[in-house]
Amino acid sequence: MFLKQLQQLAEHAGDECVATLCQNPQRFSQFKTSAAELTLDTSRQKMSAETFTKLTGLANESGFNHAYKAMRQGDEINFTEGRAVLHTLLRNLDSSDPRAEEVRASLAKMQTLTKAVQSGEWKGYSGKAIRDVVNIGIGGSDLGPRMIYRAMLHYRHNDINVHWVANIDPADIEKKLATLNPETTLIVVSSKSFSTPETLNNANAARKWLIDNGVTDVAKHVVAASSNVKMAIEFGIDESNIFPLWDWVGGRFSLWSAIGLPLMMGFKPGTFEAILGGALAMDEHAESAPAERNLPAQLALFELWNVNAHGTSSRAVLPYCHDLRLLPAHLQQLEMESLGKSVNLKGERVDYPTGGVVWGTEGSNGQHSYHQLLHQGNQGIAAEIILPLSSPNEPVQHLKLIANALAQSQVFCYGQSAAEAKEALLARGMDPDQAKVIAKHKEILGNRPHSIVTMESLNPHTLGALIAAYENKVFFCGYWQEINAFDQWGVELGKVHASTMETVLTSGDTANVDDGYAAIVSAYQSATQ
Ligand SMILES: O=P(O)(O)OC[C@H]1O[C@](O)(CO)[C@@H](O)[C@@H]1O
Repeated sequence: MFLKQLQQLAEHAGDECVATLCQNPQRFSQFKTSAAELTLDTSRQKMSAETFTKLTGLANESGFNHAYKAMRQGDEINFTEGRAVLHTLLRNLDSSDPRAEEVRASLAKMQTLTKAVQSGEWKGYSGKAIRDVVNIGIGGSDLGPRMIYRAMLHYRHNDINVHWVANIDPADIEKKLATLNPETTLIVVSSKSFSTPETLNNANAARKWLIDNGVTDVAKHVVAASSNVKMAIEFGIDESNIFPLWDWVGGRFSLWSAIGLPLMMGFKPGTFEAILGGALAMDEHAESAPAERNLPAQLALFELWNVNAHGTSSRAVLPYCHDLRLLPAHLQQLEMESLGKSVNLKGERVDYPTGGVVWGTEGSNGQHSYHQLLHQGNQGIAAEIILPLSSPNEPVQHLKLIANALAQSQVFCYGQSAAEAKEALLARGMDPDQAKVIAKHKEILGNRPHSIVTMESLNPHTLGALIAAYENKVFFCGYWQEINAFDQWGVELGKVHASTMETVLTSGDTANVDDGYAAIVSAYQSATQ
């Protein structure tokens, strides 16, 4: 219903020109939204003030605040898996929801272990303190926490280093473990299901590494975050060292839970809790603010505007901050695993694109690579610039970083006309006929829709708020697109086929696969014999 209204609005609005819209001095105050120490500037999106007012009005009528509140209260909105979607409870520590008691208990248990590890009270089998923590997990049990660990470089604990292993390719774990001392290493097996093949294989490899290197009491070197206590115990983990997870927390939303244990151990005291606090502030805002002032709702509205109304289904996430370099990868998982769907809540095939393609890397690196296509390619791509305004790093270089971010925005917005290019070439003394030809190649159309998210500084509070803003955006996109954003059946099918293919590769029996796969299986066997 809402999506149809949005599409109709877009048909009447036509194709707006960003550069022209930005000539209006009122525009910036109307298209600026602040929450939880973040500011979102959407003034460079292709939407007039009039359309914005109409669209946000329709959004308010759609009851999105109410639907969000129902999610936060534990409605079973992931109905295909029969689950509530309650990751927001993990940061709502004062909640009176009965499940919050378990959340508080889990957090307290994480704090106790963290204190023991950081103080050196927790000892490995040979009596030495822990100095390295290795997280073994994949997907939501890896990417979110790994991204935060990189982002909070300045909040790391002096004595503990955290390492991340995800890939089933043994090159990943072998390279990491080779640098570590098993006597002073603690492995965290992070797996909600404790059945994900990548994680189990890597956990087995880590246990073998411990034993092969003389660790006589493996339980002192392995803990787990999992809802599958039985499997974790069978693996050899002491029950008291298994940190709980619940079926109402989806993998890609789980970094706020015990999946964040390696973060807590790797950060200075209070950092993890401050990240939770920033996320809570964003949730409270998402629940109560009307669409015209709701930051996550606006992230969602402009996504739908670009994807569903203008066919711009590719979006580059560009953090101008080296420490946020894994943010695009995290958002890629969060958004694409959630919104990549083809049927609506009634199971009917939808005739509109759902999730857009999310990609990107940190600025300014990408400027010397794919930004050329952003500037002059002839396909529509939207962008989002994330910009912490201050930094603990060298100030002059930081100023140049900000200048680059703003410069890219200017090129996205205004581009360069052929006439401007020609004039510059003539000023350099180029022959007029040649200048006319070359100027065509230097014309940059601009008019690329993009938003800018700023924050005074990147700190635990703003980072928590930023991640929660995108999580809430995912909820709003799913709500307005009438899809279930909380299951991932495509990913599950991939797991089933991987297991079958493993049997085919081991046995060489290719009777049930097509000729192309059979040829690769046979080539694999020749290559590995
Ligand atoms: O934590 P687990 O159960 O090992 O799952 C890992 C990941 O696999 C998925 O189920 C699919 O990628 C994610 O949602 C999850 O984060």
